[in-house]
Amino acid sequence: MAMDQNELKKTAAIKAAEFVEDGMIVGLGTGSTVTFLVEAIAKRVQEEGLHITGVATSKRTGKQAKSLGIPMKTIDEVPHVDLTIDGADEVDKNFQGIKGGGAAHAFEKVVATSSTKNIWIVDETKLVDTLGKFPLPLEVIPYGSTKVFDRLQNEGLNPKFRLNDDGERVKTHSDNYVIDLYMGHIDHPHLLANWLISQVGLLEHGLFLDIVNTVVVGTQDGPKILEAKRA
Ligand SMILES: O=C(CO)[C@H](O)[C@H](O)COP(=O)(O)O
Repeated sequence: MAMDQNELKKTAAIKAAEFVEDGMIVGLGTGSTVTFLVEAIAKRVQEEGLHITGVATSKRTGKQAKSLGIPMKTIDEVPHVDLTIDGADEVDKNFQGIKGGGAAHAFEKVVATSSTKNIWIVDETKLVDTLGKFPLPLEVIPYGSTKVFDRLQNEGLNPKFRLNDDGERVKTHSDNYVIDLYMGHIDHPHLLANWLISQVGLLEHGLFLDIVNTVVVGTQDGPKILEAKRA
């Protein structure tokens, strides 16, 4: 019987947990796939006596990891991170990706860029030829956010403030807003990333470029480890 998306995510997460080694400081991403990862790492901590320190990218991940007995520190309490494992919303052939479906992309990028190695865990539906079908998340400070919004609109980037189920604007852990760009396709991710990050009031975008060299993909034939060719 075919595995559903959640089962595929779980197989990728369990496989990626094998990359964690004794003594490592491990960045733990955010999202449903990471929930399976945290469970798998915690199992190794409990059953194999694996000694690690976890660094969470969201309150949700931190709470889960702590409750399962993974010793945790904040990003500011560790000198560096050895390995970060996170989910992603889209990954292209060059291992460039979109993240931020869970509105945690700013914290995730801080941890990822402090990490010696980064691995993404995804199910096979997240592999794409061109990024951008998944709306690109931005984190924007509330002050002047309509001005940022107007600029994005004038550039034809099709922005929408992300709303929660009550119709209120979603807030990140830093109390900022999320604007999603409904672009359909992103033909020049680096150019777009450079333009976005130069916009005053726009704190971070969900394009994660040249960060990841290993992607563990949950497929119907089992988890597959993809390694990027770049250095
Ligand atoms: O970037 C993220 C959160 O900001 C997540 O990693 C991404 O949205 C994937 O989530 P999931 O594992 O639930 O599919």
